[in-house]
Amino acid sequence: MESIIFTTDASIVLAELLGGIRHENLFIVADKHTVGFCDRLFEKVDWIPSHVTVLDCGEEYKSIESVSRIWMMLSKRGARRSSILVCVGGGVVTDLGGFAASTFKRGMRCINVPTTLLAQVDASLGGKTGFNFNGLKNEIGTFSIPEKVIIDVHFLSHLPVRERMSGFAEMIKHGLLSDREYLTRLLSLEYQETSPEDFLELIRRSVTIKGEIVSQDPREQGLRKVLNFGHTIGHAIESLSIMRGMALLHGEAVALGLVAELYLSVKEKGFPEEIYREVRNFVKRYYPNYPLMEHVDTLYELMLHDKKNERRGVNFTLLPGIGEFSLDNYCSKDLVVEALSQV
Ligand SMILES: NC(=O)c1ccc[n+]([C@@H]2O[C@H](COP(=O)([O-])OP(=O)(O)OC[C@H]3O[C@@H](n4cnc5c(N)ncnc54)[C@H](O)[C@@H]3O)[C@@H](O)[C@H]2O)c1
Ligand SMILES: O=C(O)C(=O)C[C@@H](O)[C@H](O)[C@H](O)COP(=O)(O)O
Ligand SMILES: [Zn+2]
Repeated sequence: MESIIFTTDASIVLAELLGGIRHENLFIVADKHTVGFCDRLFEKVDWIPSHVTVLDCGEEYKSIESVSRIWMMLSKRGARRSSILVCVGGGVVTDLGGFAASTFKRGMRCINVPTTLLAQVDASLGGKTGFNFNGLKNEIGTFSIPEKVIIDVHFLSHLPVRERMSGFAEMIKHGLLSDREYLTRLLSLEYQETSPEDFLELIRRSVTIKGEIVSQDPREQGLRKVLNFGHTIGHAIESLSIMRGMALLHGEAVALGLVAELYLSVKEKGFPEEIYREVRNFVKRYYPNYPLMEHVDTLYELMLHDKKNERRGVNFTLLPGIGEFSLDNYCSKDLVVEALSQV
């Protein structure tokens, strides 16, 4: 796993890390919102603004064109393998920047400064990078661990509630993958009254849960497939929503995917029904509804492209219980449709 630094002032950590680096070797990628953090973030290092690629915001820009813009900045400005790309933003920026860095001259140095809850607990960690292609989520990508990840919860102060809840869905996934106590804590949290500082302990916990899994299976040969729980259906829902121009956030789609895949877990593996209902009620209460039943064929077609598939059909990670995993389950289309009808 990468080295993760928790701090209350990312600018100090960056200044220390970048202390010895020459101007022409420092590159930054951000989006139109997060570029606003950069003056303050880099004020203690000698920052050259012309070395910043500013991407458009949102999932629809998680594309080869955005990657190409980063590559172009690096190439035109003479970046070397020893140069550093600092990615400042949410999961879209860290996935795109991480991909660009891992492929530029076959790999240059990369530091992530995640600024959304989702990126702090999940996207900036573990080395999955990539972009969407042919209407499919992360269809092109690499495994490439960043050199450092700097987590500063102060970035979260102005994060819209919808974005915060999106990140929270990945934390609920972590709760389901670890223990009842963490899950219960998450499901009973009062978000509006929870400050970024209160979130710190929960972020640390999620980072540890992900880290323990990734370090055992960095390239998703087996165990890491559990981190994809909720995503077989969640990614299909997310892609469908983008296709229909009514885009859900990644974590919103994952929340719906968690409900459907927990239902499959109840039916196929005996996952406790009361916990399934608790999670479902939470998702119904806090996440958007989405019309799924009129699109079941499209959704199933999208699932047939899931990266975990190793033969015909759709490969699900299922949970016999909290913190218990069953990998490589190929469920029937009828059962998948039944699961979608429960969301
Ligand atoms: N690589 C992985 O392991 C992994 C894991 C989970 C998700 N992901 C990917 O991450 C992406 C989603 O990431 P995301 O939810 O961070 O979305 P995002 O990067 O699109 O950021 C969400 C929005 O919040 C804005 N923003 C960022 N920081 C902010 C702040 N501090 N205050 C206010 N606004 C801020 C951004 O500009 C953007 O408009 C998806 O593409 C998903 O596939 C990757
Ligand atoms: O780290 C992982 O492994 C994950 O699956 C984490 C997911 O939350 C994340 O959305 C990931 O990008 C999905 O990867 P993919 O391989 O299904 O594209
Ligand atoms: Zn995810």
